Order: sequence, then C-alpha cells, then structure tokens
Amino acid sequence: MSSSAPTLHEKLNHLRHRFIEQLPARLQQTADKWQQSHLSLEAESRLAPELHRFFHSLKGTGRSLGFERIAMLANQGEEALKTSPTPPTLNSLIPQLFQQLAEEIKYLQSQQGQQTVLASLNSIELSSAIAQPRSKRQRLIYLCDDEPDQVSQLLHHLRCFGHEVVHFEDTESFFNAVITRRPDAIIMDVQFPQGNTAGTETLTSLNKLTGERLPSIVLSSYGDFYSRLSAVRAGCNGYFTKPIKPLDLMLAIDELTTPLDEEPLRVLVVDDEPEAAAYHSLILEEAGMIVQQVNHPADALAALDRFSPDLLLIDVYMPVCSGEELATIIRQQSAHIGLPIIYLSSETDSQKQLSAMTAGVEAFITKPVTPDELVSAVQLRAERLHLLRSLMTQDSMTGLYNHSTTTDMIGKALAHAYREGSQHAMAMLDIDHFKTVNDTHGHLAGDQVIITLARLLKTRLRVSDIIGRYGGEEFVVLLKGITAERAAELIDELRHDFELVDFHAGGERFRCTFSAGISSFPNQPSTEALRLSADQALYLAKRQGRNQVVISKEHDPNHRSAAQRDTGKQ
Ligand SMILES: Nc1nc2c(ncn2[C@@H]2O[C@H](COP(=O)(O)OP(=O)(O)OP(=O)(O)O)[C@@H](O)[C@H]2O)c(=O)[nH]1
Repeated sequence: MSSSAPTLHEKLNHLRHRFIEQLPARLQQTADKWQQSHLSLEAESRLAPELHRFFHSLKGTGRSLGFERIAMLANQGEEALKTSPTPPTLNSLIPQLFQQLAEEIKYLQSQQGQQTVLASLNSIELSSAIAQPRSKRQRLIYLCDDEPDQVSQLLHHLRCFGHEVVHFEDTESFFNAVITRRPDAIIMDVQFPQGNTAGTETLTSLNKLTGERLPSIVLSSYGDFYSRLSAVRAGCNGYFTKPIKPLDLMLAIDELTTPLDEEPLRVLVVDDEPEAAAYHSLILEEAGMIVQQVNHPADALAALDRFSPDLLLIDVYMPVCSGEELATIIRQQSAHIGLPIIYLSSETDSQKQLSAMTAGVEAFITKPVTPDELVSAVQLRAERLHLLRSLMTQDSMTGLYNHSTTTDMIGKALAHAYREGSQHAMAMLDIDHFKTVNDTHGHLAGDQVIITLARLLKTRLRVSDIIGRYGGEEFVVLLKGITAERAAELIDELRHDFELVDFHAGGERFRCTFSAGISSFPNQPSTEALRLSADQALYLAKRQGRNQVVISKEHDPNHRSAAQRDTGKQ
C-alpha cells in the first residue's frame, strides 16, 4: 500500500507537537535552577543570562510556530530581565510566569487546546510559489492522444527524462482528470473521432471552467491557418505538426515549465533551537531549496565547507557565541567573503538590529517571519551569488559541473564518506563512436547528443549525486551510498533508455549508445584511484563491443556487467 508524502501542514503540525512535548521538561529544568539560585544573590545574577536566553528563544520559536500566548509570556520574562528590576520584583514575577507557562502547555496538550492549534495551523497561508516547489525535477504531464504509434514513442521519451506522464485516449477522461489534479503541462492532439478540433475545444472549455490558462502544447496533422487559430484561441503555448520530433517537444515542455538546469538554492540554517531551525528549514525546503541545519555555532565552519551553501541563515541570539560573532568569524575567511548572511531574531529593537548589521550581513529578519517573507528574502539575496557560482563551476553547454568542480566535489564527498564509513560508486560514461556521429550528422547534432545524455543523467539520478562533464563526450558520476553492483544496474537502465532516444539531423533519424565503467569507494580510496579504476573498466567495455556497463576488475574479478548478463556475453 502506498502512503502519500506528508503535506506542509502535517509536517508543521508534527513540529509543533514536538515543541510542546519537550517544553515541560525544559521549563522544569529552568524553574529548578531558578529555585536553587535563590540561595545567593551571586547565583541569581549568574543565572540571569541563561534565563534571558530561555525566554528569548521561547518567544521566537513560540511565535514562529504560532503559540501566541507562550510567546507573550516569554516576552514578559525577557523584558523583566532586560530592564533589570530589583530582585524582589523578579522573585515574584518569574515563578508566576513559570506557572502560567506550565498552565498554557497543559491547555495546549488538552483536546480543546489541540483543536485551537489545528485551527491556527490551517490559517497559515502559503503562496503558490511555496505550494509548488520551483526546482522539483519531475513534472506531471498529461498526454491526450488516441494514435497508438505516436503515443508509445512520446511516452518513452517523456518517461526516459524522468517525467511522470499520464496518458488519456479520450478527451472526456482527460477533462475529468484535470479537474481532480492539475498537471504541470498538457500535450493535446487536436483531432479526435468527435471532431477535427475536439482537442482544442476541450482545452477551451477547461480554461473557461478553471479560470486559468493551463500550459499546453498541441499536436496536429495539419499546419493550416484555421487549425493554428483554434489552438491560439484555446490559449495553447506551442503547436507541433506531425511527425513529432520528441526531443523538440521536450524542449518546448522545458520552456513551459521551470528550466531543468536551475539548481536549487542551498541554505545553511544555524540556530541553537532545533524546533526553530526545523521550522525555517521546512518552509525553505517546501519552496524547493536544499537546506541543512546546524544547532551549534562551532559546527558551522565544517558545515560551510561540506555543504557549500548559497546563503547562511543565522539566529542572532545563541549560547557560546552570538550570531554577530559567528558572522565575523566567517567573514574573516576569504573563501566565504561573498556568502550572503541573513540574521534571524526576535529582536525588535532597531538600534540593536543596526549594530548587528555591522558584521556585514545582508538582512535582518524579525521572528515570527511568514513563509512568503522568508522565502523571498532568501531568494533575493542568494540568487546573485548562486548565478556567479554556477558560471564558475558549470559546463556552459550541459549545465553539469565542469572538470575541476567535479574533482573537487568528489574529493569532499570521499572525505565525508571516510569519516562516516559509507560507500560510494563512480561511473565513467563515454558516448560510443562519437567521432562518427559528428562526421555523419554534423557537430550541432553531436552537441544535441551530449546535451541529451547530460539531461538524462540529471533527471534520473538523485539530486545528491555528483554529475560532471569530464571532457568532450565523457561524463563522470559519483553515485552516493550505493554499491558498484547497484550503480551498474542504475547506469544500465539509463544505457537501455538512451539507446532508444531518436535524434534528428538533416532530415535523418539516428540513435546513439554509450559505454560505462564502474569503480567503488572504499575499494578505491581516492578520487584518482576511483577514476583510474572506472576508466579501465570503461576501456574494457569499449573493447568488448561498446554499449555496455562493466564493473572494475579490482572490485570483483568474477563480476560480469549487467549488460553482459543481459546479453549473455562473456
Ligand atoms: N559535437 C561535439 N563533439 C565533441 C565535443 N567534444 C569533443 N567532441 C568530439 O568527440 C569525438 C571523440 O572521439 P573519440 O574519443 O575518438 O571517440 P570515438 O572513437 O568516436 O568513439 P569511442 O571509441 O566509442 O569512444 C572527437 O571527434 C571530438 O572532436 C563537443 O562538445 N561537441
């Protein structure tokens, strides 16, 4: 039985429960410390900063998660400590606040309280930018067409590039499906048994009913003026006459939706409050970003090197070291000079905000922050650095990592795997007889083959895998956390799909294949050893007849590749 992924509201609800669950123990611990500190004035003043931090973070996280009363009580505690009143005032106020907080937690844990929590949760508004992650690689495409030959060819190409495709043979079932679940794009045939423009008429009715113009591309046997006019009136974004070239159709789908080459933004969240860090991470992840959390400032430097974020989101108020101090430490390292930093704090005092900004941070966001505000603040500041970085690290033709970046990233991944004791596999891929492809069909057609293979790797492998263009028609992939055997199976599936892709040049149709060699870590303990070993296996694959995947001999001398097993080759 398949269970659907939790929605943002469900994840938020889980986070709120977790926050409320751990709060009584935290409150009790702080109350006990306060009780004991009464023994001396000195103990009381020693506890004051810790108590201030407790109220401050409770206020921030409470507000972010929508616990208004908890935030209000915490604010009273923070203000009382800030204005440093005489001990007798504090002595009566603090235990009173502890008591009120304990009552509020009890209420929130009761059935009635939980209903209130749910009601406030449902009031969280999510903009369409957040509800629909920008960078998800897979799109939902509805293909409505009743011509079996064309359909099977299109389905192969669309699925091969990682899209989820639902096929409808008639306009009625297509119509009902769109009402139930909106696709990212529609591919619609124009002619059906009901009429020569039944396809475009269905789209027109849908647009009227939904009040939206659904992204759509029309396929037609005719290129005449009136057929095209019917498509324009139905609000279609593209018009293809048959026979369709699937790769051209894929490009049109890309233009209709978000470009695939757009790598998601990477954000590092540093916050000593796990629930606050989890809340902000959740919002950014829902908007399609890759987020990593660090709960101790001392771990931030290692995380920066390992994760290479496009932006840092720091809580200003942390124990051990403040956000300002952390930002200064980071800024003092030349590698991170241009990294955008955003402070996140419940501090509303503008003077304090101004002084915090002296460490050269880009923005100061006051908690609680709405999902929309957080996402747009991060996007605004991170995208410029992200673009500059892409230009330096990516191969311009394919959008894959270039040679030096790939080597660099694999080195870092291996260092991490060595510490964690995990395993990785490396695959080297090379297009077969590529010189002949160029010589026969032209350099532009050759480029198209390279771009298509790059795209196939990008859409079908995991976001966490490292995919690089090593040289001309050679690619390298680090497949994380899997064995050489599993990697060979995965690459062999891609090999099989790739050999069925149709390319067109100068009125001719042609197909291409690739060969691959696989090596594995820690069998081969360094980037260079992995590369050499995978290269030897690739050489063997070429010598044995190409269009196959071979696992390095050093890995297992008795091993036969997945392709060899398929074809029974020795
Ligand atoms: N179109 C195109 N061709 C390229 C690019 N980079 C390298 N090439 C060409 O790729 C070809 C690679 O040829 P070889 O490495 O000899 O490969 P092959 O002998 O054809 O094939 P195998 O023996 O199966 O590897 C050369 O003709 C290069 O000019 C590129 O970016 N675009």
